[in-house]
Amino acid sequence: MLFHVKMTVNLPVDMNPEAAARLKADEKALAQRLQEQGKWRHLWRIAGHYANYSVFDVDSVQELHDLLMQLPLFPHMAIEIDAMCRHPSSIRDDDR
Ligand SMILES: O=C(O)CC1=CCC(=O)O1
Repeated sequence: MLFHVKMTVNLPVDMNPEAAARLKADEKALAQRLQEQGKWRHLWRIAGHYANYSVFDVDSVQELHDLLMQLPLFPHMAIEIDAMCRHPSSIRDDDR
């Protein structure tokens, strides 16, 4: 199942810079692991925003929820999700 996810990060302005750097490093490590596993298919910066557009490929809504809740930045994110299905005009065989 494919999901389009928009994540907008809002770190507290008074957050300790070292704590923020640690959170970002932990987020990057998990994001890269999930990309290697094929769960996090796309990760794009939204130009001009501390936000990203992502595509997740997971087996269930529950799996998506669990993955998102594990993200170190989750407590500081606003998340919007759209479920996607195959478009009849798509020429890409690997889209499900
Ligand atoms: O910077 C972001 O958009 C938040 C984020 C998601 C994965 C990652 O490494 O950073």
